[in-house]
Amino acid sequence: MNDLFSPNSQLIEEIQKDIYLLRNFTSYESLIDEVKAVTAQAPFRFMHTPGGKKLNISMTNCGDLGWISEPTGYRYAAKDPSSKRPWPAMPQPFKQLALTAARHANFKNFQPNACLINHYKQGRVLTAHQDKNEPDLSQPIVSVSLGMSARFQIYGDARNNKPLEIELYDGDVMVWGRSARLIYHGVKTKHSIPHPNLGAHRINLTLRKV
Ligand SMILES: O=C(O)CCC(=O)C(=O)O
Ligand SMILES: [Fe+2]
Repeated sequence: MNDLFSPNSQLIEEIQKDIYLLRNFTSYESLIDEVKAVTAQAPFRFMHTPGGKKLNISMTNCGDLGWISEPTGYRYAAKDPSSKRPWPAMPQPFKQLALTAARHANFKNFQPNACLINHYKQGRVLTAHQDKNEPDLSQPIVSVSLGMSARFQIYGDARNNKPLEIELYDGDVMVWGRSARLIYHGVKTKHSIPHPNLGAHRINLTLRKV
C-alpha cells in the first residue's frame, strides 16, 4: 500500500500494483450536464451479448469510437448502430478529467478517444471481465464513478480468484494500467448507497485509447 497526497490534496492510493484509486476526484454535479448532452444524442440502450443475452446494464458512448456488443462479437465502432450517426464528441471536461487522473497515476501520455458510459440500476452487476478490445495496452483505463455507490471487484489475473472489493462513491476515479492493464474486474450494486440527487442509479464513464 502506498498512500500519498497529490498537490491539490486529493487522496491517491495505489491499491494494488498499477491500480490507483483517486477518491472524490470529481462529482455527479460537475459532469451531469455533459452526460445529459451525450445521452440526448445517443440514448442509453441495452445491447446483447454475442450469445444473444440482453446485458443488464444500459450503455452509450461518446468520442471517436464507441464500444459495442453485437451478434458477431465486441468491437469499437465509429457510428452508433442505433442512429447510424457518429457518436457524440467527447466533452472536453471528460477528456481533461481523464488526462489529469491518468497523470496523477503516472501515465504521462494518455490519449483517450473513446468513452463508454454505463448506467446501473440497483442490483445490476457487471461480471468479471478484462478490457482487452483496445490495441494499445500501454495506455491505461480511467473509470469514473457517478451517483449511487458500487462495489468494485478486482480479481487480478484470473476470473476465479477471490476478488478484492472496494466501495466506490460518487466522484471516485480508478486508473489502472501497465502490469495491471488486463486485470479481471467486475461491479456489484446489491448494497449500493443511493446518491442524494441521482437516487439509486449509477453512471460510470470508462475512458480508453482505442
Ligand atoms: O462500472 C465500472 O465501475 C466499471 C466498468 C467497466 O469495467 C467497463 O465498462 O468495462
Ligand atoms: Fe471493464
